Amino acid sequence: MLICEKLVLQQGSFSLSADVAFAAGKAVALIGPSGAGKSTLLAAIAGFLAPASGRLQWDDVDLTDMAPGERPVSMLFQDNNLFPHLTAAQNVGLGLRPDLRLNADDRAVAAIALTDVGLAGFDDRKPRDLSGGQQSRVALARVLVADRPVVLLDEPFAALGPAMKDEMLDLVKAKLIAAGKTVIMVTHDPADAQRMAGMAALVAAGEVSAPVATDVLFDNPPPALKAYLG
Ligand SMILES: Nc1ncnc2c1ncn2[C@@H]1O[C@H](COP(=O)(O)OP(=O)(O)OP(=O)(O)O)[C@@H](O)[C@H]1O
Repeated sequence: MLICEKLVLQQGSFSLSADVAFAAGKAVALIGPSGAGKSTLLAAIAGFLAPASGRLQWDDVDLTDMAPGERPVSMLFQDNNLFPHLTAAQNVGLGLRPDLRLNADDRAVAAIALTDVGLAGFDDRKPRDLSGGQQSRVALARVLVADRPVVLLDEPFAALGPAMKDEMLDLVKAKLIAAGKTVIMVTHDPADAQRMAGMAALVAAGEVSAPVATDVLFDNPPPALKAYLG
């Protein structure tokens, strides 16, 4: 279980409180108005933002002061975070070895991950020679080889067309959620939340609400969600 215990997060004058738990092996959609703090919460879980107070815990491990690279967490961003000078296989390999000293076994694992996301044979392509959807697949393959138990998705597919986005969401479902990862996904689209995640949590008015069943949240939305959904 990932526990945000009385977390207070601050960015300039913005403040967000989170006193919630995310069940291990489940997918939770984070939904709420623009600027409500969804990315802020993910940044704190990933370790890019130190909390002003409170604790972050994964099972028995206190993550609060742990460096990002040591956390049991991977993150997928909208810009994919691919290095332009590295090949697809090397970009995937970074998920195995940040120093890129890949041995033959590592290279085989990277090639299998690329095959898993539908990019068999694309190993030597640089990001500039890949479409946006293919770049998203490379970034997903890197998350697969990193094999961390918690995966954070900060709208990584928002720039893709609807069909491509749905394909990527289905891949996430098949490769991460079905594999038992704890997935926390920011989305602006209730349909994505319902398609992907059994649970959803509202981020609004400076607070992260406890995750509840996605259908329950959307069937009977609290006022802040009603206002946001229009
Ligand atoms: N580096 C920063 N310095 C000051 N304020 C910041 C900083 N980064 C973010 N903020 C503010 O923190 C608040 C929360 O931002 P955040 O990006 O977490 O919201 P969000 O819910 O993810 O929004 P969106 O849905 O638009 O992506 C916003 O008011 C934003 O302006």
